[in-house]
Amino acid sequence: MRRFRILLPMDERVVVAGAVLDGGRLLAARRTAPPALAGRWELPGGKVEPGETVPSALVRELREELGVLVEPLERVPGAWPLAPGYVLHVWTARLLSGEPSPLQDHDALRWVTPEDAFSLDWLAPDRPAVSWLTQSMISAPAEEGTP
Ligand SMILES: Nc1nc2c([nH]c(=O)n2[C@H]2C[C@H](O)[C@@H](COP(=O)(O)OP(=O)(O)OP(=O)(O)O)O2)c(=O)[nH]1
Repeated sequence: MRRFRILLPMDERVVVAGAVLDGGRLLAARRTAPPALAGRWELPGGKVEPGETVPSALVRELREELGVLVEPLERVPGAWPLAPGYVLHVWTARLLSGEPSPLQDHDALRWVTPEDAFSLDWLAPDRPAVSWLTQSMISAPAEEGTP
């Protein structure tokens, strides 16, 4: 009898990144490491640890990296492959408290409008999410003082 090998999808670890929105602008962060990614812009975040939910990992990462408290809002549709074994998910988030500072992993932060977002050199996996975000910011502009 012939045996067939069943191919299971590889267990992928999620890297969650935050699209922090405030007053119609999106927060971008410039990476400092590893050397291949340093100087490129990303949505800040990091790896989800075992036992954590994706939104709670986002809250932890943005507290550690930027010193802010955020509320995750909704997932940007899609998942983008990173290094083998890692996949990027993006969530929108609202700033609840704190002023973002580049405490860890970044050396610059910038608030960008949808119109000037693509003047930055984004990491390739972030670009589809940034396109989705800028389009939804343009079609549903924030009222003054809201995300
Ligand atoms: N945080 C983040 N990482 C991204 C994005 N796009 C992208 O390709 N990556 C890559 C860069 C890294 O290789 C990996 C995430 O690693 P990280 O260094 O931010 O994760 P971490 O904070 O949990 O740090 P560590 O466990 O490595 O110390 O995903 C993005 O938008 N945000």
